[in-house]
Amino acid sequence: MFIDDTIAAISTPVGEGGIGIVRMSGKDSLSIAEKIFRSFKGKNIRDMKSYTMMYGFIIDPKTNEKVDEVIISYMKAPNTYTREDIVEINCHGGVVAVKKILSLVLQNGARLAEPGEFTKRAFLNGRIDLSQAEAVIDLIRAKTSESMHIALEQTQGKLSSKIKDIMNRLLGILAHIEASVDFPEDDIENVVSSKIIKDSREIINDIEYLIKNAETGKILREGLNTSIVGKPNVGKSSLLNALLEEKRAIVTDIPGTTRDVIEEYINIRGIPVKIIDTAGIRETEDIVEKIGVEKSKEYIEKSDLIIFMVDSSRPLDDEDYEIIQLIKHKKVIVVINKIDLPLAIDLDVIKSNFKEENLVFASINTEKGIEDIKQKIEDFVFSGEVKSKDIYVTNVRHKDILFKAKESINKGIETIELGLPLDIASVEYKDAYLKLGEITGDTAAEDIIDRIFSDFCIGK
Ligand SMILES: Nc1nc2c(c(=O)[nH]1)N(C=O)[C@@H](CNc1ccc(C(=O)N[C@@H](CCC(=O)O)C(=O)O)cc1)CN2
Ligand SMILES: Nc1nc2c(ncn2[C@@H]2O[C@H](COP(=O)(O)OP(=O)(O)OP(=O)(O)O)[C@@H](O)[C@H]2O)c(=O)[nH]1
Ligand SMILES: [K+]
Ligand SMILES: [Mg+2]
Repeated sequence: MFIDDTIAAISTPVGEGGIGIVRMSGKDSLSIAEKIFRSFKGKNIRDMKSYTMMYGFIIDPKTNEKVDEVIISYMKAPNTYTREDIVEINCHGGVVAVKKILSLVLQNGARLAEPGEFTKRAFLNGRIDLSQAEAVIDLIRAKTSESMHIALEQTQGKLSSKIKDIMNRLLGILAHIEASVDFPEDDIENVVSSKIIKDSREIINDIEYLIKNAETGKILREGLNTSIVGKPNVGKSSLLNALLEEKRAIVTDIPGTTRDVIEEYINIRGIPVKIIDTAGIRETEDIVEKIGVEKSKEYIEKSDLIIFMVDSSRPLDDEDYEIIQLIKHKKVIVVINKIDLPLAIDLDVIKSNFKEENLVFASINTEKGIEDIKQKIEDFVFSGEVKSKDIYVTNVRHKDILFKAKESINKGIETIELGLPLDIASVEYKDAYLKLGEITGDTAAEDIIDRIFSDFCIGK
């Protein structure tokens, strides 16, 4: 594929800031820059070495007026982000300078880049594969350093190399099948069949391992939706504030204080958690509170995890039982709050409805139990296993592909076990291979690729 035009965009956020960058990529980058740049020392930017900078001014060639004082950096193809010539104009931050310089660059031969087009070129020019490109956007959007670490590893090809390894092993199986079809003696076929089944099972194991981690990966990429639910006044908003370490929600001793849902992002041990404080659930005639209660119920459905809070200083009542019914089918951490007060709750009822390992005894007012709650959230995300430097599939698209590839391989095994001719099985192995190629981009259709890059920001 040959890309002819030179693209340009503002690569820094538009707004007040120290420095703004207008980036160009393509074979005309340097000659376009030459038309609008005047070096302070009278040097020619054509003599710039790759990965160096030069100080000077952007001049509007039509009026000969100075537009901004800048530093230009030059990166020579092919050792660049896009594998093309790149020129970056580092100008003063703020909206005016970057916009003026961008428009000068466009008037002088560049085309405005589409969202993600720099990264798309890196992909089309073969510097990175599709899953590495997808990770670039995750890197930008990462909400915790943990998520960022995983995205960075993925941009460096950690997932791709695993996928490529599996694809190579599938090619090995296909080669075996082809060879045995050429020599169709029964005994050879039997040896080949059992070898293929053994290899297939190993591949399936590897795929299942990736799928198993994908739930965690998705949470690290997208965040864990967690709702705090319970009767009025049990201390839900107090818990939100404690986790946020700020007085975000109003806390009073009046039941029904929180009437609308409150959403906040918190970093809990590297996990991006979207925490939702809800209106206490109860029967009410108050029209505002009633809507709040309905919303609380909706949020229960949308949540990955529920923090169900009860007041240990009061016996459970019908309202608690009703909430227990509402959350029965969800993953739940039960926080038994206010243990600083005399105990009145029937713990047996709690224990008969929830696993002991999911209970936390707390007194939010005296800061007891908060670390326990964080630990339970971490255990939930990592299924109680130690966080290792695993490969995490973070992207639902990748996970779906892995599922389909696994299905095809399973069908391949079935076909062989039924004693059908090996070339029938080879269709399944080819399918699995082509599916996995959609992760790396080797076999992804153009519309899939376009959709992925259109989700990027301008200038990336
Ligand atoms: N100013 C600036 N900062 C930036 C970027 C950029 O485009 N411009 N990046 C954009 O996202 C990131 C850096 N990403 C990069 C990724 C690959 C290559 C690259 O292709 N490097 C060459 C080797 C460089 C060398 O020769 O020393 C290569 O791999 O061949 C460069 C930057 C973050 N910081
Ligand atoms: N003794 C004691 N009181 C607590 C504790 N946690 C919260 N409270 C008090 O319980 C009352 C209700 O707390 P909130 O955080 O407003 O409770 P809530 O569940 O958000 O209430 P609603 O929004 O009305 O549903 C406040 O007076 C808190 O100070 C605790 O651990 N011990
Ligand atoms: K309250
Ligand atoms: Mg509240």
